[in-house]
Amino acid sequence: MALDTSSTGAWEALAACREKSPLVQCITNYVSMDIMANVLLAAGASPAMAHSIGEVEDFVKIASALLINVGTLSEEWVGGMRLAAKAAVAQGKPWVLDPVGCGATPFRSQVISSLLALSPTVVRGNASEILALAGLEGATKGVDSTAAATEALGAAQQIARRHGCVVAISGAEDLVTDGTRVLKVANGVPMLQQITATGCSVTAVVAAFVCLFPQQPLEATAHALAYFGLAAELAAADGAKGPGSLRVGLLDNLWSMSQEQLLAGARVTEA
Ligand SMILES: Nc1ncnc2c1ncn2[C@@H]1O[C@H](COP(=O)(O)OP(=O)(O)OP(=O)(O)O)[C@@H](O)[C@H]1O
Ligand SMILES: Cc1ncsc1CCO
Ligand SMILES: [Mg+2]
Repeated sequence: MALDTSSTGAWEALAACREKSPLVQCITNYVSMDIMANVLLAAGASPAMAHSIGEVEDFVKIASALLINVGTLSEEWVGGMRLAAKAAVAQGKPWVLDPVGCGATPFRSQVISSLLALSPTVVRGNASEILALAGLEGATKGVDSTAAATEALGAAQQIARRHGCVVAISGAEDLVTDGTRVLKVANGVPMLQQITATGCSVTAVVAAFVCLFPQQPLEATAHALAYFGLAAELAAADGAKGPGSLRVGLLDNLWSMSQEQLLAGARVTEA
């Protein structure tokens, strides 16, 4: 089934996720584990957090997609991340990289660059992270961005072309590129930035959607971002009072999102 960029495509991606419930192996940071697993469950997917060097390769065999997030990086984890990424490529399974805090420290940037060299299917970061990943001034504030997505578009296109991957920049409007085409996603609410690991979590939804449409990582990535952003908009409209209730409402709306809501609310356009 081919996904188009319209909200019909977004619904096809979500319906497939709910029907097929792909197993997404997550090697992710300690901060994000709980919300990421709950976001994947609310989207209909099946999360498993497995990072031990002793089992990552075997885990990739049973997973449909792999997510690698370097948020709380330590030396001991790096070997497992590399083995898992290589196993995914060898087995023809998509893997998605979240370059958390790229540019914050040399150690982090070096590890992320070495992972980028292992051919991720998709990279999703905030604007500062994508700028730093391309070797440009990212002005990252730890794990948070200080730049707008549009400022990082050139960097994203350069990474996408050089590494043959899709690159997504999250922000007020998300941008997704394969180096040639650019899709813009105009969903989300600013307060998502005040809930930790929402970027990490949407990257996991990207992994779930992309493995169901392996020929169309560009569209699948944009639809994952639109679905996630729209769930936050609906939670805000439900009367979320701050980050705490928005977080709860986000999970509820990911779970309850109807075809009508997604068709009416997803805003993906060719930029
Ligand atoms: N100003 C904004 N308006 C609307 N939505 C936003 C805005 N900024 C970010 N978002 C949305 O919030 C989510 C997280 O994006 P963000 O850029 O904050 O990721 P991040 O910095 O990697 O987060 P984290 O590291 O905490 O996981 C995305 O779905 C993005 O579209
Ligand atoms: C706050 C934080 N620190 C390392 S990872 C992480 C989660 C958001 O990226
Ligand atoms: Mg992040």
